[in-house]
Amino acid sequence: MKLSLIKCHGSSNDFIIFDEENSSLKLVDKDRAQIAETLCNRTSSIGADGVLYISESTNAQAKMRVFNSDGSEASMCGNGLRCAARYIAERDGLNKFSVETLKATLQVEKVESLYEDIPTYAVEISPILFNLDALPLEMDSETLINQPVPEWHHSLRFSALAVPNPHLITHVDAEVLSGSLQKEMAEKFNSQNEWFKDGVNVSFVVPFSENEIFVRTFERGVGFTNACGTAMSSSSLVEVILERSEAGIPIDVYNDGGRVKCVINKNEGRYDHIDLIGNATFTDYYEANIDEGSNQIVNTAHLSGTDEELIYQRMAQAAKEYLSSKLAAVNN
Ligand SMILES: N[C@@H](CCC[C@H](N)C(=O)O)C(=O)O
Repeated sequence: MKLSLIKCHGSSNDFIIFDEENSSLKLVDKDRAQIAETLCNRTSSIGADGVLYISESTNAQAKMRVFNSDGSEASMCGNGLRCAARYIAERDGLNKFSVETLKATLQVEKVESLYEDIPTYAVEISPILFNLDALPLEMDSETLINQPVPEWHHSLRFSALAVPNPHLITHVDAEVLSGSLQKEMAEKFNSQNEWFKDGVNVSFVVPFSENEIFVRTFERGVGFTNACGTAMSSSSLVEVILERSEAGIPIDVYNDGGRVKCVINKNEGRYDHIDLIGNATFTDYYEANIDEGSNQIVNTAHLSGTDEELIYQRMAQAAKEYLSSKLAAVNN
């Protein structure tokens, strides 16, 4: 059978939208994992950081499940949810609705463009869990917020939280950012290790000013990506906890693929949810030829491209120039 696919990105963290409602296929998780591995291969197929499977929901407008490029399933994906939100919004003619994800049903909304007429969506990131069991992180402590862990590094301080996918966050200077430490740590924590038995998304953060940070993430199940929405949201939350930013005030988060805004929402003294606001860009349309016996991809064909990337790249270029000037200033 033939199925239409959309290649899209949020902050250049790229995905393939696979609408299960458009097919008569009865996929099981093993099929979804295998399809993700096949389609995400940048040499032999379309190439992406993950596949967003859209299906029917019993309690929301639709359901989104996310499979990383290595076939593992993620409980949440912020950049992916913006893309899924746009897809469902345009498919069903809606601006504001909820989407069921693996562990939570989340609000999404089309909002004012971040730059020129880039399609922009705000998505809810929640629940926010600080208990280390939620990651899980095996450690003799209930939480880890801005604490040194000498077994990991002699001077860096670490924070760990789940939203609900797991994140490890540390502040670094521009010199550490450009070195090999992040890759070494992330590879250690995402292979057999005594701390993170399910792996973890590892972010290095460089704060520029009160409401401005840079975040680079080595993603579990993928490797370095241009941006990770849940990591940028979690890193913004850490800024608020450390009183470098305030709840309710947008934080500009720069990444290797562009920029987003994050707003931390507090309710009755507790961190309730984060609004992640950024682009949802569709770049290409494909058709997949799927074998109905094995439920696997036989091949894909490129149907057409859009011109949305041209506008997005103008924003990304402006962000890149701003970023280089900021990183140079942090270096001096
Ligand atoms: N890029 C995503 C997160 C994708 C999942 C992550 N690799 C995991 O396994 O938790 C985002 O934008 O949040």
